[in-house]
This record gives sequence, structure tokens and C-alpha cells, in this order.
Amino acid sequence: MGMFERDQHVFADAGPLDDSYEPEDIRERDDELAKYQRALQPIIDNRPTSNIFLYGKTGTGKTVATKYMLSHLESDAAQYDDVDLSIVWTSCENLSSSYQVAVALVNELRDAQDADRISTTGYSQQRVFDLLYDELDALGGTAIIVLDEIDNIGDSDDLLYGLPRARSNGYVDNVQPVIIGISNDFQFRDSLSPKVKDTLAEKEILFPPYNANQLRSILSPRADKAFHDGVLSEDVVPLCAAFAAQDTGSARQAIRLLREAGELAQAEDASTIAEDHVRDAQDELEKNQLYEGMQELTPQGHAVLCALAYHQALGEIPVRSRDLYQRYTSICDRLDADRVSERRVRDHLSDLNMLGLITVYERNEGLSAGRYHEYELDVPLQAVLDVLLATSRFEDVADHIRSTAADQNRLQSDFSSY
Ligand SMILES: Nc1ncnc2c1ncn2[C@@H]1O[C@H](COP(=O)(O)OP(=O)(O)OP(=O)(O)O)[C@@H](O)[C@H]1O
Repeated sequence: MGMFERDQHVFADAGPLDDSYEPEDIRERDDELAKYQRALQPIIDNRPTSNIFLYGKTGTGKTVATKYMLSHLESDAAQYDDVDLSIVWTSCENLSSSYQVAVALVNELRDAQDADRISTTGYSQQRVFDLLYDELDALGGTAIIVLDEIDNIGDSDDLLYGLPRARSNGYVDNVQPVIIGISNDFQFRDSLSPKVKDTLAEKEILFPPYNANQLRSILSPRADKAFHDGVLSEDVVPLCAAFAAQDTGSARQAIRLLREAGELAQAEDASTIAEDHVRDAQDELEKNQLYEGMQELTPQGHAVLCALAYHQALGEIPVRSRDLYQRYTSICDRLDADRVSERRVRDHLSDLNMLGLITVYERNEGLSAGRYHEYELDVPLQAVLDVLLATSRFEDVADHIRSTAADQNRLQSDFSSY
């Protein structure tokens, strides 16, 4: 028998548990969809249409609702000869300025025409905007521009000011651009300059986190399709829904949990997916989340984590911030990296605490020593070292910490054998 065999009894069709799956209907979002429909209706009526801003935490259905509404809008618009609609969709995930977003839009529009792409550098910002206006004007009618993860654009929001005004400012004659901005960063909306906020967020739709009942209703049709009959124990979908609702209210998290539980049952060759598989899946996903959290730290965050890992390896924990700071500075010197102040290191420590990577103890030693904090890792040392070993620049120091920990363990076992 080979190591891999085709699964015959758990997954009937894992597609509905995939992130890219497009469900037949959007559940539990009637109010939001009704608001969305009202906001898009003027396009069919050939009336001026406001820009739309969707916001809500990750996994709350902003993208799936947008795809659903726009696909209906596109097919319904096709019935009217005098409605001329085009849709351009750009994810701003790796785009951090108006310039980069404008280049991405020009190239998206040119790809659709099989025309040559423009280079991502070498133009002035106004030149790229002009190229974008030319491309949009050539489309004519209404051009919906979806900017997913729009918050990545940060302070550089000239495009969000310019695009909605392109027609009134005479940059385009034939097209009416409508922006749909999607964001899960609430601060971004508040940080927009008032002139941008006024036009971009003319119509706002909030997508709140889902509760357990809503997640159950989203999961059920997917679970029915994904698994063979009788494989799923009754309490599995409610438990996935409850875990995700308590944590983030994200449908993505609930779906991932269900898929992971299925994969664990499959790996065990179990005949049913049971509650324990969901609990194990939850642990597994939490571990992955922590790992990702560690990977995404800044170099300074890594240096602070590295210093704490050193103390952990030596068994000197919990450690006070001033001792940790000394270790941090010697690590920076060894890496030939810039150091930040002790106060900034404490800020990094509180970020690490928020990510669930460390534990902070508040001590109060009365008048003599006052109040201070002590720190220790809240994740296994090995997990931290795995991340640091895979982070360029930190490999050597992480390797050194690993051998320090091994020596320390050996000393302890020598000592305990006396
Ligand atoms: N109301 C819903 N009905 C059916 N499926 C849903 C619903 N809401 C979310 N989903 C599913 O949950 C997953 C996450 O949804 P989506 O990508 O739309 O979230 P999002 O709010 O855009 O998240 P992000 O901000 O991270 O991009 C997708 O697989 C989507 O199909």
C-alpha cells in the first residue's frame, strides 16, 4: 500500500471549503446586500452613482458580497442597451501608494485589451494618472473600480482624491468612475483626509463580525457538499461556528476549522469527524497563527523576541525589562543592527504580548523597588527558534541560543542524576 491513497470516505468534494469557492448565495447579510443594491441601482437608471466604502473585520464577507453583487449587476445591465458597464478589480495587498495602485489599474485595463503593460517605475505620478484616465475614458460608460484592501495605500491617497473628480476636473469626458473601496482597517477610514473621506465614503456599508448562529448557517450548506453522508457528527458544525464566533466572528476562520477537522479525521482514518477533531484543529490553527505572527514581526520585533528567547534558554525567566534590554543591545551589536531605546523595546514587548507570544507579569515591590514588569515566552522556545533560524540575519544567533538551551538541559539532567 502506498503512502498516499485517494480519500474515499471523508471528503466528497473539498471545493466548498476552499477560500476561492464562490457560494451560490450569501447568507445572513440581507441588510448589507439590500444597502449595496440601493447603492448600485443608479448605474442601471443611468443616474450619478456614489462611491461605496465597505468595511469590517477580516472574513466578514466583504469580498464575497461584492463579487456576488457585481456579477448580478453585470448580467442585469446587459439587458439595457443604454447601460455601458465595465468593472476593474485590483487587490492593493502589495501596493503601498497611489502611484503603485494607478500603475496596477493601467496594467489591469491594458491586459484586458491585450495591450502592452507599462513599467512599474520611471513615470511621474501625474503621467501615470493621465495614462489611467486615458484607459478609463476609452472604456466609456460607468467604470466600477474595486480597490480591495485599499488601506495599504496609507497616507498616499491622491488617487482617491483624483479619480472621483476626474470628470468634473476635465480629465475624462466619456466615463463615470465609481470606486468601491474595501478595507478591514477601521483606522484607515478615520485617517483619510476630510476631502477624500467626503467623496470616497459617500455610501458606507459596515460588515459586522458573525455570531455563532450566522456562522452555522454559512457553514451548513458547505458541510453538506464537502463531506460524505454520515461522516460529520452533529456537533461539529456548531462547534466550529462557536469557536470562530468567540474568537473573530470570521467565516473564513470557521470554514478553515471545519476543513482542518476533516483533514485530521482523514489522517487518522476515522469513520466520523467528531468534536475532538475540531478541538485539535483549533489548537493546530492557533499554532499556525502564532507562527505567522512571529514571522511577520519587524526586525526590531525579532531582535526583542530573540533577546527573550536567550533568557528563556538560560532559564533566566521571568526577566526584568532592564536585563532584557542589555541582552537586546548585545544582540543588536552582534548583528550590527541599530538599537532602539528601552522605552521602544517595552512597546515591542507589549506588541508581543498582544500577539499572545509572551506573558507579562506586573510586580509591585512596594516603595523600595516600585512597580516593574517581568517577561517570559508563552510559546515553546523551539517554535521561536524555528522562526528566527528561518529569518535572515538571525540564523547565527538563533543557532547559538539553540546550543545554549541544549547545554542548559544537559547541565540540568547531569545535576538531577546526582
Ligand atoms: N455571508 C456569507 N455567505 C456565504 N459565505 C460567506 C459569507 N461570508 C463570508 N463567506 C465566506 O467566508 C470566506 C471569507 O469571506 P470574504 O473573503 O468575503 O471576507 P472579507 O470580509 O472580504 O475578508 P478580508 O477582509 O480578509 O478580505 C469566503 O470563503 C467566503 O466565501
